[in-house]
Amino acid sequence: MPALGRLHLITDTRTGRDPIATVRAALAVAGPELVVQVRVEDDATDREAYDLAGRIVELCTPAGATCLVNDRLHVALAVHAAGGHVGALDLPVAAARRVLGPDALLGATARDPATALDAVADGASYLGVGPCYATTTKDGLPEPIGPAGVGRVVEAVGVPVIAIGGVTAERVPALLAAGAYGVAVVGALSGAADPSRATTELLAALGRTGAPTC
Ligand SMILES: Cc1ncc(COP(=O)(O)OP(=O)(O)O)c(N)n1
Ligand SMILES: Cc1nc(C(=O)O)sc1CCOP(=O)(O)O
Ligand SMILES: [Mg+2]
Repeated sequence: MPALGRLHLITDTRTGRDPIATVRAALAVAGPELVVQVRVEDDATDREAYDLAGRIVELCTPAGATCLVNDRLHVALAVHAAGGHVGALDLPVAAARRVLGPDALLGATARDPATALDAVADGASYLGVGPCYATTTKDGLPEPIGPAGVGRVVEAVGVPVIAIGGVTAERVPALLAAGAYGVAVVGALSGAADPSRATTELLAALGRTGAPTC
């Protein structure tokens, strides 16, 4: 199974955002610590998801970064991504594991210890845990669980916990102190004036230096 990076960049395909430009900027300063999760809007076609994921695999591979695909595991397989991520409305974790095979990276969303334990038993390689803080990026989420909520999941499981939801470089230390292995961000990079610089700041907060730039 591939090693898991600590900075997860989730693509932002909302109108006005440029996910490829953001990924390029992040890859310029981050190497194997970067995981790019290809996440498209629910009303995007499979062809759109496939085209975006294929382009991102092509960008990630030479940089040593990892590409995962959110929700659409057939797209992950079709583009030879390293794996996928599923949540409560997607394929169950055990089914996702069967689809992806034993060697793939499989992330699962868990907001509490019981869900986390089930996900790990069913084959999750890592957990996405949140929302840690309020976010405007996604609607319909429950109340933020904060670093304390992350800590409750960390104590229950032995797989890496990736904190998500309202994460900024300033908030990373509290999440690491709670036991998070890494963080996942959308707006902190897609909305940044300088996404390369924002990537450097997130990596520094994670205690990582990223890839050499020369
Ligand atoms: C790292 C990470 N954590 C959580 C999620 C959320 O997944 P899910 O609950 O399935 O919601 P959608 O992203 O599919 O809307 C994630 N994608 N990544
Ligand atoms: C896609 C997603 N899932 C979440 C969850 O808690 O399950 S929070 C989220 C969006 C995170 O965006 P930002 O970094 O801009 O807050
Ligand atoms: Mg999902």
